[in-house]
Amino acid sequence: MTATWKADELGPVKVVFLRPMPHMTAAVVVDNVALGPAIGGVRMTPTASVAEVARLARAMTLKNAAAGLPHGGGKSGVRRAATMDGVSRDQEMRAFARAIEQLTDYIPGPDMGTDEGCMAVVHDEIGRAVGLPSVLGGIPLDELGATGYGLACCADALAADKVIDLDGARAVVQGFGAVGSHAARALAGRGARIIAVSDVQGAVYREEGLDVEDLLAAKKAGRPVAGFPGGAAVERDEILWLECELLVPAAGPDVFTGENAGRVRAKTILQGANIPATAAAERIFHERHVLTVPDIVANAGGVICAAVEYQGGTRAQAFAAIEEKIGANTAELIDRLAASDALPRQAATEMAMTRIRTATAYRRRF
Ligand SMILES: NC(=O)c1ccc[n+]([C@@H]2O[C@H](COP(=O)([O-])OP(=O)(O)OC[C@H]3O[C@@H](n4cnc5c(N)ncnc54)[C@H](O)[C@@H]3O)[C@@H](O)[C@H]2O)c1
Repeated sequence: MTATWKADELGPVKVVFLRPMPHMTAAVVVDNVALGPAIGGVRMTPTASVAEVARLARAMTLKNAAAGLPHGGGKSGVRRAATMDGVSRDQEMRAFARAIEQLTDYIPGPDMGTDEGCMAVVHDEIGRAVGLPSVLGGIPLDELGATGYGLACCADALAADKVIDLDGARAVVQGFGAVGSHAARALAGRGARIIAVSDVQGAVYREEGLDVEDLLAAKKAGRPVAGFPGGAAVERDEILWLECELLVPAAGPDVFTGENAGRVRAKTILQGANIPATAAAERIFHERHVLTVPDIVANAGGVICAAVEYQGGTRAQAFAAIEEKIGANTAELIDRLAASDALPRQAATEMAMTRIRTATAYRRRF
């Protein structure tokens, strides 16, 4: 792997290159550990570069700090040539686990190319990993909808601050997967009207509000949302420009850009996906008084769940922590925005940086 990354005030504190097996190379970036051991996923792709791993590790530093967790950020990237004859994925993960055994300030989790089964063998080898199967104390965050629930807690905090009124609020959800479907259910449970949802194939719209439980049943049966009989099928991306109180992008990155952000007619955007809007789009939203709650605050439900799992906590404790932390962080963000003209992402990043700097002052330095 070629190495190009920049170090700054935060880190990285460690960049480690490993060759766990002859056909596998790995890079582990422990970005910052001021708040506690770094949590971050193991990405197994043919193209993972150190620069990408370092950027993702930094994103985890900020996300964990913004979430209010006692954890820093890290990430690893594993590249492997086609699996060697006679070597199983299980053996590869065990070899990777052994290679990171001494990196005790790094707690691996699942990411692209790895899953709970991979984390189970890592945990078996070195006693450290999150995102485990439930039989080993794991909390199945996608099945339970931890991130979608967190988005609804974010909306609750905005409602408590009188920024929005959830009763009858029109909500549009882009992406009806683990995050979007659970966000829709939780928002509907709080009185919002889910007027449109999309998946990769299309979208469905109903001004009076869609029946989310029926939509979930259709999804479970493998049917695309556009075929849902309880609403009208519309062009997939048209729902992004609907007038609504809440817009939840929960599909992929860079949906909103400098070119299209002016078309958004939502009052508030809760970022379910990671970086669903470019910096230019976020600036346009700010200028147009569209409140955007950035990913590092709004979609932290999953990582909060993982941190509770690491502590040996239960599902109920994980959901209580999501409610408490996302509620408090959203309220703090609103206060910070009221006190300055900063963009929401700047304010959220500053919130994370303040926590990291405060923790750093307590750490031993040589
Ligand atoms: N799962 C989590 O806890 C979590 C936490 C934080 C961030 N995220 C991010 O949120 C996003 C969604 O994650 P997920 O776990 O729900 O994934 P998922 O694969 O379960 O669901 C993605 C959904 O988006 C739809 N989709 C894809 N492209 C689309 C498009 N162009 N327009 C409309 N719909 C589209 C898919 O059909 C699917 O319904 C991802 O970017 C992920 O990185 C997930």
